[in-house]
Amino acid sequence: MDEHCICQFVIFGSTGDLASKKLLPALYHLKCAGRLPPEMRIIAFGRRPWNDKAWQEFLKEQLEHYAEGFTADHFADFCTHFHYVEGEIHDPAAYQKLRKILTPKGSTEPDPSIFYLAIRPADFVPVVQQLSAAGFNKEADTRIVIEKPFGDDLESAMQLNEQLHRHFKEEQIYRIDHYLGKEIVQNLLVFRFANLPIEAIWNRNYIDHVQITVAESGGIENRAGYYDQAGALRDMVQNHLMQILTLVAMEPPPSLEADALRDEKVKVLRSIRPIPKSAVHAHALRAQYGPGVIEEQHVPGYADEAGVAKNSVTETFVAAKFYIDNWRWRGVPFYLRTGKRLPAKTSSVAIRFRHTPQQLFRETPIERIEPNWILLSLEPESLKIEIYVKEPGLEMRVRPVQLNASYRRDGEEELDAYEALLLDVMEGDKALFIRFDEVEWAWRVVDPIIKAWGREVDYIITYPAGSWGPDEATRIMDKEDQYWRNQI
Ligand SMILES: NC(=O)C1=CN([C@@H]2O[C@H](COP(=O)(O)OP(=O)(O)OC[C@H]3O[C@@H](n4cnc5c(N)ncnc54)[C@H](OP(=O)(O)O)[C@@H]3O)[C@@H](O)[C@H]2O)C=CC1
Ligand SMILES: O=C1O[C@H](COP(=O)(O)O)[C@@H](O)[C@H](O)[C@H]1O
Repeated sequence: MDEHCICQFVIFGSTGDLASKKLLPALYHLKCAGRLPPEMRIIAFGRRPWNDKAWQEFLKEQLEHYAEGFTADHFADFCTHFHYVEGEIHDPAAYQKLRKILTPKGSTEPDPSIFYLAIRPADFVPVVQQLSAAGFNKEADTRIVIEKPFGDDLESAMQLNEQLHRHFKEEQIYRIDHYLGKEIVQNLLVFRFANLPIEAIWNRNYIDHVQITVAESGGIENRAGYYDQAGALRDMVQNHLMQILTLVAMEPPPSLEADALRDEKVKVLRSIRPIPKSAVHAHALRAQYGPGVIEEQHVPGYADEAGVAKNSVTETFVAAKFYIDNWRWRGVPFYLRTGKRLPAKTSSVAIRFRHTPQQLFRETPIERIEPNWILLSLEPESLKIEIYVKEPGLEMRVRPVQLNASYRRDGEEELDAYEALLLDVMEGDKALFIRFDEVEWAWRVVDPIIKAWGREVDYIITYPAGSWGPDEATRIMDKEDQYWRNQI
C-alpha cells in the first residue's frame, strides 16, 4: 500500500444485497489475504437500530453464506475493522455523526475517506449532497464510489453527472463496472497487445465477426423492484457488455494509465454506427423468460416472480448487433447477447475468423470445416484458439483442435472482481473505473433501442428458462453460416 492509500471506508447500504453478496465478502477475502491495511476502518452505515454487536451478527451471517472459505478465526480479526453507524441517508445529523467519527483527535477536518454508495440509484444525489453539505468534499483525496446503473438513459445520466460535479471533482468520482475487475477481461489487453501475431490478425481483414455473451442461470432473485424498471439492456448491455466490446475493439493505448485507456475506449464507442429508428428490429431483439427447468429444478417464469408488474414487458434477454465504423472494424458485426435463466452461468468473447480463401482438403466434408475461432471464457476462465490439424491416417483429412492458453497455474491466487477494484479505490488507481464520456457514449449507442422498446408496451416474446434464449436470436445475424456459439 502506498502513501495515497485511503484507510477509512464508509459503506452506505451496508445491509443491502450488493454489500452482502459482493462488498463484504470482498473485504473479508482481502483481510484473509493480508491485503487490508491493518489501520483500515470500515464504517457500516445503516438505518437499522443496531449497535456493533448486532452488526457483527449480521455480518457473520452474510459471510457464512456468501464468503468462500469463511472461518471463525479470520472473522474475529475482520470484525476489528468495523464500526456500525446508525443513520438515515437523508438526515443531516447522520453526516455530522460520521464527521465526528472520521475526524482524528486534535483535528477539525475529517481524514480522507472512501464513500461507497451501495444504495438505490435514486439516492445517489441526495447522499452526495449531504456529504458535500457536511464538508466531506474538501479533502482532495476523498473518493466517492458510484455503483451502476449510472442513469437510466442518456439524459438522466447527464443530469446525474452534472449533480455529482456540483459537489465533487471528477478525480474523486469512481464509477464502478465490476466486469473490468475480472482478471480475464484485463487479460484481453495482454492477449492483444503482448502478442504480435495476434494483433496482426485482429482486424476486418481476418475477423468475420465477434460474439460477446454474458449468460446467467439465475433469475432476478429479490431485485424485481430495480430489475423490472431496468431490464437487461440497461442492466448489462449498456455497461458490462459495452465495456468488454471496447476492450476487444480498441486501438493500442500509449500507456496503461487510466486516461490513456479510457481515451481509446471512448474512440470505439464514438465509432459505433448509430442505429436508425427504422432499423432497431434488424439490430436488436428482446425476450423474457417463461417457466422452465434449470439444473433439474422447475423455475417460474419472469411474469410470476415476486414484485414483477402485471403484463410487464421488461426484457431478461437481449441479442444485439453493432458495427464499429473505423479502419480496423468496418463491416465486422459485433454480436452481443445476455440473458437470465439461460442454461449456465458463463460469459465469453468468441472471435470467428474468415474462411480460408481456398478449401484444399476436400476429403473432409465441407460442412465440417469451419473458420478458426479464438474463444475467451470469462466464466469459467479459459483462453483457447481453435485451429485445424491433420487427422492421422492416409487421407488428407482435417479436424479441429483447441490450443489452450489458459493461464492460471495451480494454487495461483484468484482475486474476485470486487476485491481487485476495492484495492484500486483504496490506492487511487482509476484505470479500471469508468470516465463519464464512456458512460455517455454507451448510452448514446443503446438509446435508440431503449426508445423503440419503450414504445412497444403490449408484447414481448418469451423463451423457456433453461434454454439459450429465443430461436429468433439468430435473426440479427448477417450471414447464414453465422450462429451463436454456446460451447466454448
Ligand atoms: N445487488 C446486486 O447484485 C447489484 C447491485 N448494484 C447496485 O448497487 C446498489 C445497491 O443495490 P442493492 O444492494 O441490490 O440494493 P438493496 O435494495 O438490496 O440495498 C439498499 C441499501 O440501502 C439501504 N437504504 C435504503 N434506504 C435507506 C435510508 N433511507 N437510509 C439508510 N439506508 C437506506 C438499505 O437498508 P435496509 O437494508 O435497511 O433496507 C440497504 O442497505 C444499486 O445502485 C444497484 O443498482 C450493482 C450491481 C449488482
Ligand atoms: O451488474 C450486474 O451483474 C450481475 C452479474 O455479475 P457477475 O459478476 O455475477 O457475472 C447481474 O446478475 C446483475 O443483474 C447486474 O446488475
